[in-house]
Amino acid sequence: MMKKKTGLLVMAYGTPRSKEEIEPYYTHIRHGRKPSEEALEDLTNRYEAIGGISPLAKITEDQASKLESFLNEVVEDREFKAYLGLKHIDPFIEDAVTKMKEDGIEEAVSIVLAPHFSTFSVKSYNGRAKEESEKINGPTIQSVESWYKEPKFIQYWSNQIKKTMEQISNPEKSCVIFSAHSLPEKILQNGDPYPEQLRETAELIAKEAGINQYEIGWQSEGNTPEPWLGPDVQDLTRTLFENHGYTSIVYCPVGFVADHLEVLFDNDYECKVVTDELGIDYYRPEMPNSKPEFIECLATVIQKKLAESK
Ligand SMILES: CC1=C(CCC(=O)O)c2cc3nc(cc4[nH]c(cc5[nH]c(cc1n2)c(C)c5CCC(=O)O)c(CCC(=O)O)c4C)C(CCC(=O)O)=C3C
Ligand SMILES: [Fe+2]
Repeated sequence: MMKKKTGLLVMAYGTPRSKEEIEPYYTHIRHGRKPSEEALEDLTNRYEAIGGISPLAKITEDQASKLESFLNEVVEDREFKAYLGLKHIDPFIEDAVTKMKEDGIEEAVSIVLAPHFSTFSVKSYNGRAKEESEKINGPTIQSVESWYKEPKFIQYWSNQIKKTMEQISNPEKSCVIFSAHSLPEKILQNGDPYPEQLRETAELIAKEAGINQYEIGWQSEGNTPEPWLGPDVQDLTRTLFENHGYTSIVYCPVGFVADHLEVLFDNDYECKVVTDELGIDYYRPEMPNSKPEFIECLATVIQKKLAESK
C-alpha cells in the first residue's frame, strides 16, 4: 500500500538546554525584553534547585520520537515524520513548519503537549503554525485543539492516584489537588474554556479513581501585578488543612505532561515546604513523560483527529 507521508508537528513550551540559554529563553518569554539581573538570577536558582537544568528538553524529544514510532506501527496507510516545534526556544514552531515544507510534506497533523485549551497557550501555538504554513504555502495542518478528556489520559491519572492511595495509611483523611498553570484572570472575560476544561478533567479522573475528596488549584503564576486565576496550590493546601484537617495531600498537576520546573520546583519543593510546615504528608504521582501508556494516549488523540477528515 502507498503510505501517505504525514508531518507530525509536536509542539511544546521549550526549556533552556544549558545555563547559557536561560537568558535568551527568558527574554523570548518576555516578548523580547531582557529580564532584570534579579529576575534572571531567581530563575537560574530555580533551575539550580532541580539539578542545574531542566530534564524537559530530553523528555519532550523522547515523547515526539516515541509518538512517531508508535504511530508508524499502528497506522497502516501513513508514514509519519515527527517535527518538534517549540514556543520559546529553537527549533521554533516556524522552523518546524519550514522544515516540513523543505522535506516535501503536504499534509500534517499537530498536537500541543498540554491537554487544556486556552487562548494564551494552545491557541497561540496553533496560530503560529498556521500563520507560517500560509506564509510559505506549506503543508496543510490539522490541529488538535485539546485532549483533556481523552479516556486514556483520564485512565493514566486515575491509575496513578489509585497507586498513590495504596501507600497512604488513612486515605479517608487525604485530599487530591488537581492543578494546571495559572493564567491572568482576564482570560475569563472572553469566555476562555481553560478553567472549565480543568474542572472536567478533575471530575472524570476522580470518578474513575473512585475518590470524592478533591479540589482544583492553580500554580506557577507569573510575577505581574494583574490578578491570576486562583486559588494558588500553596494557599489551597493551608485552607484545606485548616478546614478539614487532612493528613495528606496528593498533588496532581494534570495541566502538565512532564517532569519540569513547574512540577519539580513549584510542586515538589514549594508545596512540600507547606506540607512540611503543617506536619502532613506530601504525595505527587509520576508524570506521564514518555511512558508507553501516555504515548498510546497521544497516538489515539492523533488518530481520532485524522479520522475526522476522512
Ligand atoms: C499555560 C502555561 C503552561 C502550560 C501549557 C504549555 O506547556 O504550554 C506553561 C508551561 C511551562 N512554562 C515553563 C517555563 C516558564 N514559564 C514562564 C512564564 C509564563 N508561563 C505562562 C504560561 C504557561 N507556561 C505564562 C502566562 C507566563 C508569564 C509570561 C508570559 O506572559 O508569557 C517563565 C518565566 C519565569 C517565571 O515566571 O517563572 C518560565 C521559565 C515551562 C518549562 C519548564 C522547564 O524549563 O522545566 C513549561 C513547560
Ligand atoms: Fe510557563
